[in-house]
Amino acid sequence: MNILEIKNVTKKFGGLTAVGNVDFNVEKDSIYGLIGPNGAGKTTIFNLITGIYQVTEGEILFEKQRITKLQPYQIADIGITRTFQNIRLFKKLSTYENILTACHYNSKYTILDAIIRNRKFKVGERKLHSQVNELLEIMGLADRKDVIAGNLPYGLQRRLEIARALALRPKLLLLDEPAAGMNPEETIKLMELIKENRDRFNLTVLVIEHHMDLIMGICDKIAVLNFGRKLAEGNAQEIQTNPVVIEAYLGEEEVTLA
Ligand SMILES: Nc1ncnc2c1ncn2[C@@H]1O[C@H](COP(=O)(O)OP(=O)(O)OP(=O)(O)O)[C@@H](O)[C@H]1O
Repeated sequence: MNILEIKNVTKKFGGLTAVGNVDFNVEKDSIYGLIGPNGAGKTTIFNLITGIYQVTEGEILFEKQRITKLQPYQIADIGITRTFQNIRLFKKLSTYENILTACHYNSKYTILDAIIRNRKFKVGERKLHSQVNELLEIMGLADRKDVIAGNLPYGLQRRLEIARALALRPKLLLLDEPAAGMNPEETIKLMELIKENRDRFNLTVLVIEHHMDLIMGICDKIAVLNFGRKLAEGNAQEIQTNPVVIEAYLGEEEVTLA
């Protein structure tokens, strides 16, 4: 079943067509990759899915419902969360507090419960703290839980951003260049984490990445964008051997799996 359907989507900024007539479907529980040169329109597609931009033409369906007119908070409510190309953490809060803040979004108690500190509040808080600890463990951040986010090494800041996005219990997670700035070893660890999280949380993942080893290593399907248009779509093998892709994007030589 397709959890996300991008149907003939176009986004224009004045005279510039950032995304032109793009079409693709993301199957539930899959990892789908979006690749393409700088300026190809990848982040614009994320911004259209998450309601930051409105489409100029076309429509976007999530679980068969049209989401094209929804506001960003409504998109988060229906189960779509994202990370950003430029990390956007609460830099002065600790690792723990960054995740807790997001977990609070799912809390079931009211402000009144919190003021009178009743049983509902206490049970709810305990649950939130155990969710935070679980995410810290899963993302390998438990030993840095008290570190101020802005002081974490860059690779761990990226992981914290993913942990914070997961705290919202999304159905669809959008990752915008999650391995940017990571060394090969960190990238491999991140790939494993993305796959583990997909399995653990029944997640669907849409990922933009320039690291070809990551894309080719984890994606079930990949779309290649160029100048806002979809150039090709297929599995890693098909993309790596597609002559149009090789010429337009990957270079003259065939890209090998890492
Ligand atoms: N708000 C905006 N106003 C005007 N033009 C924009 C806006 N956002 C994006 N663009 C333009 O749309 C095109 C696609 O940009 P986009 O950021 O989606 O590319 P990208 O594939 O994500 O690139 P990169 O890999 O560098 O992040 C670019 O030409 C960009 O300058």
